[in-house]
Amino acid sequence: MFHVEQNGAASVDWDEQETARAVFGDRYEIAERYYQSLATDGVERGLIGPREVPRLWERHLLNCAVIGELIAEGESVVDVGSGAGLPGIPLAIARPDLKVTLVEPLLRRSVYLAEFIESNGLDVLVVRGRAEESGVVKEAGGADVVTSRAVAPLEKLARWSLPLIHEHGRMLALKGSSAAEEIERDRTALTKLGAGKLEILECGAKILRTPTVVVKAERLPKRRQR
Ligand SMILES: C[S@@+](CC[C@H](N)C(=O)[O-])C[C@H]1O[C@@H](n2cnc3c(N)ncnc32)[C@H](O)[C@@H]1O
Repeated sequence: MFHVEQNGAASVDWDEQETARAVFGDRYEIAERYYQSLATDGVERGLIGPREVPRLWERHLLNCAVIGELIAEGESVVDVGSGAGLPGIPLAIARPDLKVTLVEPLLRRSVYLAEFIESNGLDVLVVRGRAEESGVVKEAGGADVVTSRAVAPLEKLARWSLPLIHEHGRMLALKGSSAAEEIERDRTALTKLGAGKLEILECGAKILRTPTVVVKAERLPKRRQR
């Protein structure tokens, strides 16, 4: 069992594998294969730094998968700037009900994504291109949710992300400790881009030692944009 301290955060005798089994459930074996793939192929192909290997589960797979808390059953999700598949692949493994599309411009990365998806029978689409390209918006757009991690500052991210979701869709940007500062800096620009209320949310607070910090913004309908 992982233990939960009074403030709600998971305690020091936290068990990584037990948490992974709880998060990925009967899809744990696929998550384990993704972990193995990142730790070997991902490092050899230069998609993930070797120093990340000891913290792949906690800082990458689990940190990403828990954002499923903010996504409803059956929703469509576009992950912008997936790189080696984060957060899109852990999300698709933990939540097979979601329709996940990964957008990634670099050939080496998109080939890795397509290979992993194919060899593990995941129902995930890879679109090679930059999020702001019209062809990408056409192919991946109209989604319920757009996710991203470590892709760009908030204003640029909103410029790329909001056109990929429908009105009332949500942008979920994994941001870490810079979240509040980025919101203060970019609030006016985001409002002009059509973002509604900006919120900072924590995911996995009861099961992770460090919860995942997410900036959430709804895309307002055109008539309500200021
Ligand atoms: C620092 S990596 C982060 C990768 C992954 N999201 C993660 O958290 O490990 C940033 C990724 O964003 C991609 N990227 C950069 N500009 C982009 C754009 N305009 N549209 C889509 N992806 C972009 C890069 O190719 C790269 O794979």
